[in-house]
Amino acid sequence: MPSPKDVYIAVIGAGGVGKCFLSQLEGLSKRLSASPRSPKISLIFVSRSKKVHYSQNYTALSYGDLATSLDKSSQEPLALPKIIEFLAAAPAKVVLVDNTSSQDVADSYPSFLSNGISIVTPNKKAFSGSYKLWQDIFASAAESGAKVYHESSVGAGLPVISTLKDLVETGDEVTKIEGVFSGTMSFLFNSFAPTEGSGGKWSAEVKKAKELGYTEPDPRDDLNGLDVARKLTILARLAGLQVESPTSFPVQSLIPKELESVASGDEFLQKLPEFDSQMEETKVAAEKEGKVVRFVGSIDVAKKEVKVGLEKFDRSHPIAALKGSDNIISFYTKRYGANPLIIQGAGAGGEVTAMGVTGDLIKVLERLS
Ligand SMILES: NC(=O)C1=CN([C@@H]2O[C@H](COP(=O)(O)OP(=O)(O)OC[C@H]3O[C@@H](n4cnc5c(N)ncnc54)[C@H](OP(=O)(O)O)[C@@H]3O)[C@@H](O)[C@H]2O)C=CC1
Ligand SMILES: N[C@@H](CC=O)C(=O)O
Ligand code: NA
Repeated sequence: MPSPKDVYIAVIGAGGVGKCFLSQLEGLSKRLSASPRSPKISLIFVSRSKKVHYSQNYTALSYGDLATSLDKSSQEPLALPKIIEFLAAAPAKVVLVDNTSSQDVADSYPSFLSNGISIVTPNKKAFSGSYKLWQDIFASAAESGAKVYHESSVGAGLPVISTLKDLVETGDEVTKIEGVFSGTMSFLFNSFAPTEGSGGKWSAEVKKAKELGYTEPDPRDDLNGLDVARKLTILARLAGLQVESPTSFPVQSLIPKELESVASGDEFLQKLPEFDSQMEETKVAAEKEGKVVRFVGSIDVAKKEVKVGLEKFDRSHPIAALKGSDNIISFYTKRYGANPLIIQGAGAGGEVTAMGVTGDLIKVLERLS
């Protein structure tokens, strides 16, 4: 029988972020078990799109051979209602960690939460979907007492969401949020249009960003601006704006018109080199003004305006000078006045994203015990 302080962990999604999370979870589990006053956490369920590994009687899974056990598992994958049923019947509190980018999983959050299952996730889809889903999620959590944290849904592990919540909850007035919100876009422009030197080919940099684990599972979700639009939707809602969806404001897409209807991400990457000249022209136009081009977003809270797209910057501007996959996010508020509160650092990558997820899990464990 588990003790009342014990917490079961269920993980959906074991890709770039999910694998790093599982390794961080193993470390956390060891550290907690060394301290008698801490809760004991047990991993009881792990799944990928077509594989699942769990035991019917909620025994803890072993971390050592987890990847192989999941790969080799012949257990029948469970539909989401069955996963909710299984977790709701567990003899301990349960935290679901959603490491997918699945809309179906996100749409089920209200049901998980209503059944007392807490959620931590880097998946943006729930918090940037319809405004009704956003309301249902927080209403379900408030009613059941289950917790929901999603720090890594904006700026990966950078403390963006927790900072914005603190600003709002302590009574500051957020007037504007602006910056670079995509690790992929940051990496692409920093390497394709660097402040010094000539930079690589656009399509080759896109391929690299995918290999480095910065892009969404389908890189078109980054290049069409929707990933940044999702993040701005989340931040705008936390700042008090009732943004209906990530397509309810202007978003610039960098997908060549000719490739808008290709069937798959792989086909898109294969054909992208044929259209390198389009981005090259944009880069050269900025260079002629002594500037570089960058992909940015902003939320003007007073005017209720959100926008996402390309802008030109002087080479000495902090946005132009970013390195690697760095994000830079400036919060303008009444308290901070003319000098914004600025958060900067890696905004994509498995380990830094998983760190935000593990940090959220620790917060949930503290609040559940
Ligand atoms: N990569 C990054 O830098 C960042 C990512 N994020 C977010 O983290 C999440 C994960 O990203 P990432 O790890 O890069 O993506 P990956 O594509 O590497 O991994 C996604 C995982 O989810 C699994 N999956 C997808 N749909 C389902 C489903 N319906 N049921 C069960 N499993 C499913 C996939 O299964 P299978 O293995 O079978 O394909 C895969 O294991 C996304 O929401 C992303 O937006 C947030 C911040 C930064
Ligand atoms: N694809 C996203 C991942 C993090 O949210 C990005 O590049 O920022
Ligand atoms: Na974050």
